[in-house]
Amino acid sequence: MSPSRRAGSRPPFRLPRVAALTPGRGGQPRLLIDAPSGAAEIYLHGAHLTSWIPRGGDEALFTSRRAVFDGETAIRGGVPLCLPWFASGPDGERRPSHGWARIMEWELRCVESRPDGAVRVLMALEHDGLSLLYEIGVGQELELSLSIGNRGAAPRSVEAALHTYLRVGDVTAVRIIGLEGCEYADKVAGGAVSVQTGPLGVRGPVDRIYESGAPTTVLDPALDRRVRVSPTGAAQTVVWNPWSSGAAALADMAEEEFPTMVCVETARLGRSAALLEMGETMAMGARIAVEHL
Ligand SMILES: O=P(O)(O)OC[C@H]1O[C@H](O)[C@H](O)[C@@H](O)[C@@H]1O
Repeated sequence: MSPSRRAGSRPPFRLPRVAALTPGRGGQPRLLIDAPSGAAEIYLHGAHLTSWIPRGGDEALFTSRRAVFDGETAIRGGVPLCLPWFASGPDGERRPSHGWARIMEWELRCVESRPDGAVRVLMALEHDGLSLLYEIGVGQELELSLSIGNRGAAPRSVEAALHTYLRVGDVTAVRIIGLEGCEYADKVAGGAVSVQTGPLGVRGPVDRIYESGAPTTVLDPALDRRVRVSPTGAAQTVVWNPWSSGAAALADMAEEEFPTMVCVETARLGRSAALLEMGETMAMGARIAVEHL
């Protein structure tokens, strides 16, 4: 066990009684929240939220039963943080895929109960000249806020995505609303650019980068609910479902799991990447709400 892991496992502050830091899957350090307005599970590896259950509701996030919890691999599901680049980055040559933030251990800075029955969790990571702060509000709604500061000696460009895996009942019955009229790059079609007409349905592999930072709603009749994703500070929304063919190629996702998830990712990518001057900070976030149909 690395010294940083030992340090990260024992926060130098008292946790509120609605929170516990216990070993999770694979023995990995994990924060459990069970608050009056919602419950959640957050791994320090990647500051990775793997579960959120608003009080009175059901699990809102998808995490694969084949997800790997070894403190090295990115966890398949929940909310991976793609940072400071997305996929292989703007030049197509960056490694690891989706950046280093999702595969490093974050420091737990603060966990506090809020008067509205929610819990606020603050996590931090300093690496490669960047200072990252990630605030997760666990309650009836889920609030995700990222702050990215350039502490290096030169301006730099930063891509970011909150790669939210939403749990759905049947992805083939899902309709995603809010992207109508938006241009998108279709990665399944080699990056061809199209314009969305009508609500988005999933009838095969979907991997699209929409030029939209506006709210979207995932209508999920099979679970009798709608999930609203409301971004702030974003320029793109990525929608991904690997379908059976894509899932079969992933070691950490079962082929038959694809109908139960869809990723709706809040992002700033490519030409919309944040150009941060020395000392400058940018913020991006998303608020997620689940409602009955
Ligand atoms: O397998 P991962 O590295 O976690 O990436 C999973 C997916 O992330 C995003 O949605 C990308 O647009 C996809 O192209 C990629 O397949």
